[in-house]
Formats: sequence, C-alpha cells, structure tokens
Amino acid sequence: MSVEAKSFPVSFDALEQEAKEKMSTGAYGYVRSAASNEETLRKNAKGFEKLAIVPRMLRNVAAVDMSVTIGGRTYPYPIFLAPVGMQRLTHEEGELASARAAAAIGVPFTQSTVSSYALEEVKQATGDSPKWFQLYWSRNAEVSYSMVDRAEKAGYEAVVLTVDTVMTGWRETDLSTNFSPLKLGFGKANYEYDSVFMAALQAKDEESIIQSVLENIHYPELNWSHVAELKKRTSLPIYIKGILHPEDAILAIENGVDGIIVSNHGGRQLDGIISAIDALPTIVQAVDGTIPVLFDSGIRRGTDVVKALALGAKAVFIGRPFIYGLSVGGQAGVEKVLENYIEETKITMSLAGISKASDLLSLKLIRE
Ligand SMILES: Cc1cc2nc3c(=O)[nH]c(=O)nc-3n(C[C@H](O)[C@H](O)[C@H](O)COP(=O)(O)O)c2cc1C
Ligand SMILES: CCCCCCC(=O)C(=O)O
Repeated sequence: MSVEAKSFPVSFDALEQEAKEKMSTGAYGYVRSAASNEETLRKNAKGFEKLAIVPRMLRNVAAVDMSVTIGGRTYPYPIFLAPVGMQRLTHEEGELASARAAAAIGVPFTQSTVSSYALEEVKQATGDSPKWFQLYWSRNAEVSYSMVDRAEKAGYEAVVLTVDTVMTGWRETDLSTNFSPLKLGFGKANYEYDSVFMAALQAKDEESIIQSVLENIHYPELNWSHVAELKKRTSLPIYIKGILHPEDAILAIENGVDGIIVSNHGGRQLDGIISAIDALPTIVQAVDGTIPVLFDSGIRRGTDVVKALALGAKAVFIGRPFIYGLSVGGQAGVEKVLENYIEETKITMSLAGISKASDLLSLKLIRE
C-alpha cells in the first residue's frame, strides 16, 4: 500500500497541520496537547536540539545495517510504534490500520490496554508480526492478569507496564473542550472482550461498561509489589514504561523487570519535569547493560532516533507522528511516516559515519 509521495506531508509540523484539518477539534486537541503549561512537551523537542552529532568521515558506509537485538530477538530497525490508546478517534480502522502498517514495514506494534480494537482483533488482522501489549494496571488485579494471559495466548511478545499514569495529568486543552475519549467509549474494546472484567459487572449495557472502565483504569495504589507479582504471573518479558529516575531503574531490575522504557509520556502526564532525552543517559548508566533501555517522548525525525541510540537506547518508540499519519492516510499514512523515519535514520547514520545501529554508542554527541 502506498500514498502519493508528493501529496504526503514530510515534516512533523506539516503532518501535524494536515492532521489538524482531518480531526475534530476535541480529538486533535487530545492528541496534540500535553499537561499543564506544556513545558515538558516543548522541552522534549529542545532536549534533542541541544544535542549535536559530531560526525566521522571516510568510513565506508555503503551498506547500512539498522537492525538491533533486544531481549534476544533481532528487529530490522530500531523503531517501534508507541502504545497509543483509542486510535479509532483518529481513523475508523484505528489500531487495525496502524498494526497492519507496522507489520508491512517490519516494525513492532505496541497495543494499548485502552485500544479501540481488542487484542484478538488486532492479532487476527496481522497474524504473526511482532506485537507487544501495553498494560494499564486495573483496579481489579485479576483483570490485569487476564489481559496479560490473553496477550500471551494471542502471541504478543512482551508486556509494557506503563507506570506514569496512576491518574490523568492536568490536561488544560481537554478540560477546556470537555473532551474525554474514554468517556465516549473509545477505549473499551479490551475490557468488553475480557471474561473476568465482564463477569464482575452487574449491568452489561454500554454505559455501565464505560463507567467500569473509568473506575478500573485509575489505580494510584500501584507500587513495586504489583510489578513483582506480575512477574510471577507471566512468562512474557516485562518492560516498565515511564522511568526517569536512575533509582527507579535500579528498583526495576531488583523487581525482575526485563527492560525499561525511558519516557515522560510525551509531556502528557506531569509537566515541569526533565525531558526524556536528558533522563536517558542517567538511566543507561544506572542499568549498566543489565537490561535493555528503550526510549520515547519527542522523537520527531531520524536524527532524533540516532541521538537516542548514541545515548544508549536500544530502540525508540514513535508516538504522535504515526497517529497524525493514521489520521491523514490510514494504513498507508502510517507506512509513509515509518518509511520516512527509517530513511532519515539511515541517511543520518551514513553521513555521521556509522554503518551499524549497534555501533551508534560510539557516535560522539556534544551538548550545545
Ligand atoms: C493520543 C495519545 C494516546 C496515548 N495513549 C497511551 C496509552 O494508551 N498507553 C501508553 O502507555 N502511552 C500512551 N501514550 C503515550 C505514548 O506511548 C508515548 O509515550 C508518547 O506519545 C511519546 O511522546 P511523543 O508522541 O511526543 O513522541 C499516548 C500518547 C498519545 C499522544
Ligand atoms: C490513566 C490515563 C488514561 C489515558 C489513556 C491514554 C493515554 O495514555 C493518554 O496519554 O492519553
């Protein structure tokens, strides 16, 4: 599947602008915006701008190998799709389209707990392509375990436990437009499919299901004992998403976690905090190679992918840009966004004198 190269916006800003025209004011505001004063959102981008690559020359970059090995599995590119909930908000085919695009390009798809299609539906649409499942811990722990079991049964290869969303951040755009996609029912598919969740409900009408999803998704009591318990309950590797402090990285290792995703949720949760790219080196240092460190928040182009890998990330997740691609062009739009990221990453590696993604740690960066 392809979109007309000429008509498809190339830069992030142009893509965002075109997505704005496609989406309702509420939906666009929900995707674009971030918490409070959006300082962290801006800092994520600035963090990358402050880092300058010091390229090497005359290194024969005729063949570039972008593959990376994470948890014993090799992926063709250091790029994943980030978990983004409720994608039907953006395009009717939602996660079915973005997961198909990821499969077509060879990029792993990460499916949110609050996806608008269930795990089983996405599996059916995409077969054996690599997929990870992102878990929002449920107030009813048995629902969490049940969802993880379903993911494992459907062949998902890892669980991403997001830990920075024990409540929703102070999102002024959504508050002013009174917009809540969860309340509109966009994130209920995995719950409706879940026999444990449904059995616990008295009334099974649409409104009661949505109400129960809203009650389940917020769990401020979440702590490390839940991580340790989850580790006992599943044989899937567990990646913790939302770590920014090196001491939390150490605790993650102590609690049996298999990998860390350094992320500030794209600035959507807590404002006024460290940019994710500034947090990355401190986590990489704390982890000291024991488990893989992945990264998201602020990846807007191939040069950002290269900078994150040069600072020790094994791979990066793309968030808002692929959602904009989805809204502009459905599956083909997501494919085009991924192709552009891959191509710009390849060009950046070549011009910086690095022919293997696994050698990017040797690339020199300076802070300007
Ligand atoms: C509209 C939207 C919905 C999101 N939904 C989820 C989600 O369901 N689960 C999750 O762990 N992260 C979610 N995220 C956060 C992303 O996984 C990722 O951390 C973030 O988008 C990275 O920032 P960036 O888009 O600025 O690069 C969401 C982000 C956006 C923009
Ligand atoms: C507990 C917060 C639910 C939000 C679900 C989607 C999401 O993560 C977002 O950033 O929006």
